[in-house]
Amino acid sequence: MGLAAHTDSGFFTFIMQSLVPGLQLHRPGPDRWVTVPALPGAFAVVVADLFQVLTNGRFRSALHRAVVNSEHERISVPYFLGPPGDMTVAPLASAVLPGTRPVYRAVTWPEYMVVRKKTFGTDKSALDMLEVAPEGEEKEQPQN
Ligand SMILES: O=C(O)CCC(=O)C(=O)O
Ligand SMILES: [Fe+2]
Repeated sequence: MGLAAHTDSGFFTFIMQSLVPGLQLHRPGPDRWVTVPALPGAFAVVVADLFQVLTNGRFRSALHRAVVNSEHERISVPYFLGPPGDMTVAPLASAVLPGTRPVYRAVTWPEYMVVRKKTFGTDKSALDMLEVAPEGEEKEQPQN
C-alpha cells in the first residue's frame, strides 16, 4: 500500500522502515521527490504541522509520500508524536520576531484534525486556515 503526498498533523512522526525504501520527501525548487534511505536501526523523523505552528513557521512541516514496488514487500511503522488532546498549541513567544504578531492562532490537536478534515479534497491548506490576518486587516466586528 502506498500513500499519497501529505503532511502529518502532530509535532513529529518517527518512521521505522524495513530495508525496502519507499518513504519520499518533497523538495521544492525544482520540485522533486527524494527517497529516504532505509538504514538498519534508523528512524526517519518527519516535522509535522503542529510543530510548524509551535515554531511560528520557522520549521516547515515536510510534504512526504510512500511508494511501493511490486517485487519487495515493504513494512513501515510510524509513531505520531503530538500534544495531549486538551493542550492548546500556539506559536512560542521566542519564535515570533520582535514587532510582529504570531502567524498562527492557538489550536488543540483534535481541533486541528477537524480543520484538516474540512480542507481534505479542496485546494486549501489546513495550516493556511490557522493563519491570523495581518494587523490592519482584521475583519470588522459586527456592532450591536
Ligand atoms: O510508510 C511510510 O514510510 C510513511 C508513512 C506515513 O507517512 C504516515 O503514516 O503518515
Ligand atoms: Fe505521513
